Parts: sequence; structure tokens; C-alpha cells
Amino acid sequence: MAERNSWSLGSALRGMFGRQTIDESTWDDLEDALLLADFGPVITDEILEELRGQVERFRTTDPRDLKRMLRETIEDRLAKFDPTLNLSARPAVTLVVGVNGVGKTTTIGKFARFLRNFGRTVVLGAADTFRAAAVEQLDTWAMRADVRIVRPQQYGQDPASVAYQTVEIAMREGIEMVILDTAGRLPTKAGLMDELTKIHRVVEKLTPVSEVLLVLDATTGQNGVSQAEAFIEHSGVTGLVITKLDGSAKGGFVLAVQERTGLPIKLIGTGESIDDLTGFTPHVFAEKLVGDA
Ligand SMILES: Nc1nc2c(ncn2[C@@H]2O[C@H](COP(=O)(O)OP(=O)(O)OP(=O)(O)O)[C@@H](O)[C@H]2O)c(=O)[nH]1
Repeated sequence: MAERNSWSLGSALRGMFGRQTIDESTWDDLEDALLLADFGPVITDEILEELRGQVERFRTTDPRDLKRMLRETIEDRLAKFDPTLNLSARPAVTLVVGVNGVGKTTTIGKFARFLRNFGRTVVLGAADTFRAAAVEQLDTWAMRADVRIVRPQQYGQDPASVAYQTVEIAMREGIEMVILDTAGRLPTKAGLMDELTKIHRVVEKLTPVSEVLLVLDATTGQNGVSQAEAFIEHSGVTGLVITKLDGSAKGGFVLAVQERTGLPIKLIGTGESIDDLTGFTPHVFAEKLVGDA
């Protein structure tokens, strides 16, 4: 199953785990594979050191043991963060933030369907009011997911007022989940952060915001995190969504990004279709990354 994912280490590791015994070239190959997968140099060194210690402690020369140890080490590190979505409030308000093009709108559509599949009622708020195309795109996803949407009355309307109206409708009509789309780019970073702060403040006049999800594109890997730093610093992010994992060779990014930001991954996007979104389970992810044999 591992080989089907572009981000799997499967093919990179096949040669080394095909050998009879662990030797120096095994370690070199493993280092190359981890760096290529965007674990980053620090985590790569730490993992190698940990595994060398374990191989010595257990006095093994069997590459299959090393593979199991690699999987467990990655799983342990992934599991240090809690991936649970906090959506017990009614309504539970989720603000979705991130730079342009990372897959915010697509994620919102998929997330709406994801929640519908759990029997929840959902309303979307189109609080990216500056781009007509953004509202239209969200509308299309609302239709696909079969959920309601609150659109701005005119373009350029204060995004905070659309957010407020959406939450108000949810409260009035007993809709359980509110998902708010936000702009990815404004002329200035300060303007963007002010806008998000305002949306947050205005919504919280009605009810607390349950989740602020930052969407990151796996194909840009750790470079993309630098672009998103302002969101992490200023918008009270509670969790990460990693998109486009299906087209990425950077499976190690998933571990690196949690450790670098200190934020848990809560959702994973694995394609462009409406059902291509899953929760994040460290055990499953580590197994798909390293392979289970
Ligand atoms: N392969 C793949 N493509 C994705 C995924 N998520 C989003 N995309 C694609 O990425 C592109 C950008 O997605 P959008 O949802 O428009 O991104 P956005 O962040 O809302 O962009 P703006 O509205 O411009 O801010 C689209 O072509 C999506 O189909 C994913 O998990 N896998």
C-alpha cells in the first residue's frame, strides 16, 4: 500500500531494506531518503542517531528490524501532538486561513462534506469578499457538499460582517458547524492580519472560535511554512491542514512542520475530489510513509 503514495519512502528505502545486513551504506541511503523527503537536516540527524542507538542496543543487523524501528520512531514523534478537532461547541466555528493557492477553498468544500458524513449540519461563510472568483468557487463547493453558504451582499463588503452574519444564521437556525473562508492575500501583510483579527473579534461577540486552521501546501514543503509565518504569529492558529500530499514527494514535511511550528496537524488533503480529506492518524501515516512489511 505504501508504494501508491508519492510521499511514501517506499521506493527510496527498497534498496536498503532489500540488503542482507545493516552496514554503513544503509545509513547513507537512509540519510539521503530522509533529506529528500523534506524531514530537514536536524530531524534527519536526530532520527539517525536514535536508530543507530537502537540498532546497537538490540544488537541487530537485520534491515527489517531497522525498518520497524524507523516506523516506530516516526510514529512516536508524530504522536506528540494531538490531532483532535475541537468541535464540541454549538455552533463550532472554524476559521480557515493561509496564503493564496494552497488549497483553502477546496479544503473547506472537502471539510464540509467530511462533517456532513458525520451527520453534522454545516454553513459556509464567504469572508474572502474581495475576489468574485473566490466567492463563486466556494459556492460551487457548497453545492457539491450540499451545505448552505452565506455570500457577501456586495464585493468588498467587510469580511467580518459576512462572518458575523454566518454565525448569526447558524445560531438562529441551530446549524452545528460554521466554516469561514478568508482572504489569502491583501496588499499588505499588516492589512491581512488586521482583517483576520477583526473577523475573530467580531465572531467572538457571538460565540468563541473553536478552530483556526492554517492550510499548508505539501508540495512547497518547508519553504511554504516561511510564507505562512505571519499567520502562525498573529492569527491564533490551533491546527494545520496539509494539502496536496498526493502530488508531493515530501512526506517528511508532515513531521517537520509539526515540530517546527509546535502545531498539530488535524486534517490531510490527498486529492482534488470532495472525499479526498482525512483526519490525521500518526500510526496510519507512519505506516504508509515507511511501509508495514
Ligand atoms: N492534488 C491536489 N490538489 C489540491 C488539493 N487541495 C487543493 N488542490 C488544488 O489546488 C488548487 C488551489 O486550490 P484552492 O482551493 O483554489 O486554493 P485557495 O488557497 O483557496 O486559493 P485562493 O482562493 O486563490 O486563495 C486547485 O487547483 C485545487 O484543485 C489536494 O489535496 N490535492
